[in-house]
Amino acid sequence: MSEASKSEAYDQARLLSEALPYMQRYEGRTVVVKYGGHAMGDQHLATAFARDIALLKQSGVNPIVVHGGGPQIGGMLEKMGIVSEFKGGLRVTDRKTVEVVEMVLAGSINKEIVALINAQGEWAIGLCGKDGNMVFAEKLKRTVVDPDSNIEKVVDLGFVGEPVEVDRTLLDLLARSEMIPVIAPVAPGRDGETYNINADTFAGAIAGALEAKRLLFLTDVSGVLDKSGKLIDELTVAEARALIADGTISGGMIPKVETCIEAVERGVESVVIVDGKAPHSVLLELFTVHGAGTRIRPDGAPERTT
Ligand SMILES: Nc1ncnc2c1ncn2[C@@H]1O[C@H](COP(=O)(O)OP(=O)(O)O)[C@@H](O)[C@H]1O
Ligand SMILES: CC(=O)N[C@@H](CCC(=O)OP(=O)(O)O)C(=O)O
Repeated sequence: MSEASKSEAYDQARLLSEALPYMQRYEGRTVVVKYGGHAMGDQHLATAFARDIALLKQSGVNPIVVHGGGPQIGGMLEKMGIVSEFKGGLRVTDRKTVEVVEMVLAGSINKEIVALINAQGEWAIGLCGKDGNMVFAEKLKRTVVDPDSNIEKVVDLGFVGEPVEVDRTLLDLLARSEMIPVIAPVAPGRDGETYNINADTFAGAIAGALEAKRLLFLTDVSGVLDKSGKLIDELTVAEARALIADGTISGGMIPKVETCIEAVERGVESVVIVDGKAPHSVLLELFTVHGAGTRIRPDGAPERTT
């Protein structure tokens, strides 16, 4: 063995020995990873993501992937000449749009992720809220206060839903199997309609129902940034709320942080927003002393020690 390869082998062994105690901490526990549409970069990055998920399963963790695909839906709508608009980070979804949303999310993107994980020697299975009656949604009721009249107005977002029932039967079954669930955020309503659900909200509902140990959000920024663009390592729930109120957190980061707040309040031990464009950010967050991105913790909870 050359000196260079010997030193590389020592480096690998050292990294593994550092990671092992963290791996043991997650053994048999559920980790929900939300894979955002903006985090899905090139083939190289997507393969690194699939390797991380495969490695989690091989380490005895129960990984569940919930994915988005906002930019990809946008691309398809544009090709089809359908105009799309966002309000408060959510896509206004009419009947034609919800058909495209289901086609892109539960169809092409879902199967692409499944295939990438399977190429790593694992058994991924592609699902959406409809499968196994996993998630039922209701039309999202969103209101805003008109600043001039101070009157509360209902904002109609069409077929945008919020998860109201999560049945964990299928996911519990899969946790005891070799399968890795990959879930698209589309769900039926008891009214027979199909609803488009923000993928962050959907991931939060799944993590809450499964009492997950960790919920990770993979996005295209290093975490929550302050007004000067600097990464914030940790935020308490109260601090996160204040950053939404003063406009530091805006756009698609709003549903993400709101979901983080709800998830920690529902007992998910730790919720972290990390940069999905940094290769192996999932492993870095879970299995190293440094962690990555922004962790949202309950008010009064101790600061990050791992
Ligand atoms: N304070 C903030 N810190 C970081 N990103 C922010 C902040 N406020 C708004 N954003 C925006 O939120 C985006 C991430 O949300 P989104 O586009 O919905 O990602 P994803 O597709 O991963 O869910 C970032 O790319 C950034 O433009
Ligand atoms: C209601 C709503 O906005 N739904 C989202 C669902 C996909 C999503 O959330 O994807 P990202 O995680 O990539 O943003 C949409 O239609 O874009």
